[in-house]
Amino acid sequence: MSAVDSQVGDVPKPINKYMEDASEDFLYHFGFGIKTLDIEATFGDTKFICTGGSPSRFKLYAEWFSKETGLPCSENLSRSDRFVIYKTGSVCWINHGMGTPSLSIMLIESLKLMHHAKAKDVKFIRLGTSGGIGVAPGTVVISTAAMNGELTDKYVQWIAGKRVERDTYLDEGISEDMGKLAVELSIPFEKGMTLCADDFYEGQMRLDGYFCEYTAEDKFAFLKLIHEKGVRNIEMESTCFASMTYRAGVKAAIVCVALLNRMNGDQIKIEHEQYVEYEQRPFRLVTAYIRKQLGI
Ligand SMILES: O=P(O)(O)O[C@@H]1C[C@H](O)[C@@H](CO)O1
Ligand SMILES: O=c1cc[nH]c(=O)[nH]1
Repeated sequence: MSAVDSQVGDVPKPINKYMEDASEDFLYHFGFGIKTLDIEATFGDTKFICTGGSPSRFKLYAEWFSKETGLPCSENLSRSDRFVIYKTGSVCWINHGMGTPSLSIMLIESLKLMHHAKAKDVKFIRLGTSGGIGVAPGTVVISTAAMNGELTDKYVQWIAGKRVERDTYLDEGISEDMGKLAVELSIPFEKGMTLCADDFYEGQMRLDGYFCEYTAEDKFAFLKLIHEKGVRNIEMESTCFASMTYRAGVKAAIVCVALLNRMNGDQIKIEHEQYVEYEQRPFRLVTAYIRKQLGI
């Protein structure tokens, strides 16, 4: 898998020269490596990596996908307690934890996994939850772009004591296809930018955290500002996801259900049944997309 294979555009080739010659590569947070698992036999046919934070949600998604398609669902293929990995045919379901530090580990190891597996044209999709900005609870937001806490479309890393900005990009073709499918499936959706916050409370200007040094007026002014810039939801992973996948030359999309409209409050209080129904919406959309793409 490389930038050239997946034809995203003019993406720098990411291969790490030190990785190429390594006789062993242990994917520490997955708990296996090239010497302990036949990675090509297990993952070589992968076409989609679906990801999101929670391990139990991703087990459930894998089981639902298996039930819907009739494809067998693997056992948890991860040998570490950090992440779970389920496989249903050519679709992997891997959780990424909360926030960009955790996601970046999962993405790096998934990209290395796909590299060792010699998988071709793999698409990465993040299916998640978020706080809606001016959208009704239950709306699925199909991200058109990701924005960081400084309100620019970059993913910021600190390397060797220096601030490094990375470009972000999400595939327009996937989001267009998903939009059409959402209409067909009558799933309420909006397209818009996604703000990637570094935490759930102050970073998202909640008034219900332990700390709060701003006013309710400051909060609403901020939400209004980002809404005017085109932001329709806030979560905690999009810039890293949109940047690392772009750098690696793989196509990617982010589809998150809004659990609440942040214009109306901060607390998330949803009945269990309603929560499950909301969780199903990005799953139904992504499943329909994958089935169409794979012809299954
Ligand atoms: O895994 P999801 O998409 O539900 O993650 C969102 C963003 C944060 O990681 C988490 C905060 O509750 O929800
Ligand atoms: O408000 C929300 C809901 C889910 N995830 C977030 O990061 N924020």
